[in-house]
Amino acid sequence: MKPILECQGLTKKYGNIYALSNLSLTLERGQIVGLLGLNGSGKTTLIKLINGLITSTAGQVLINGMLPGADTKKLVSYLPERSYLNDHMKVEEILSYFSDFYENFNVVHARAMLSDLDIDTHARLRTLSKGTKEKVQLVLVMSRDAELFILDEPIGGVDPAARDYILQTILTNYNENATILLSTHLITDIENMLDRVLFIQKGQLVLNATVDEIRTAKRESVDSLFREVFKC
Ligand SMILES: Nc1ncnc2c1ncn2[C@@H]1O[C@H](COP(=O)(O)OP(=O)(O)OP(=O)(O)O)[C@@H](O)[C@H]1O
Repeated sequence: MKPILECQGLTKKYGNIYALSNLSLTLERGQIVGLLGLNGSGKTTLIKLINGLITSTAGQVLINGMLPGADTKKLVSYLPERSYLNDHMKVEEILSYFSDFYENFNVVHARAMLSDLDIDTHARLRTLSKGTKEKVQLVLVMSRDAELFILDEPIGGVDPAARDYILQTILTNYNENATILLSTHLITDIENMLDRVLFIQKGQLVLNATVDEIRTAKRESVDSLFREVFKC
């Protein structure tokens, strides 16, 4: 079986700025991977390249051995940095839309999670708070039976009380053979659920290690290692 994600010599330039520079990476199936780095380090650029939303200056991305395109869209469930949902739609309407659009969307799972989170599915998106909208989006994305989940800052606007529920929900609902790649600044909140972390600095991968390796070899948490590596 091919790795779910391979980045080979990936480079992206915006004008004279290297947002990513010769980044190579292979991710196997069945792990939760944290993509960590300071503001402007290239996390969203990498995520957009994986989703085929921008094209690379050099190098390539392969998802299950395929270039990003119509076939890989079925395998990847993506939570973007900013909402793409129509604010005028009711949550109910969005559920139907997802059911029609994605063969692998599990509406029963989605409804159960929305109910646990006390979200009224008859509400229009624009009437919901920012954090509640984020929860809706995350529920939709995690309810697809995908092979690669890419979550760009999934819990940034969510209150701390709901974060644990959401992270737990992700853990209990996702298929064990799938891989989750998530970018976040909330390292302490998520580090217990991560199998692996990637540190990205100025467009380059400076660390690719399992959380166990960090804890045993360096005898520290991911959060304290991050603060050490990225000290201003
Ligand atoms: N559309 C664009 N045009 C020009 N420069 C861009 C564009 N998008 C990103 N950049 C630049 O590329 C670099 C990487 O940005 P990117 O958004 O990937 O970082 P990030 O790690 O996701 O940051 P954050 O944590 O703040 O979201 C930054 O220097 C940024 O200014």
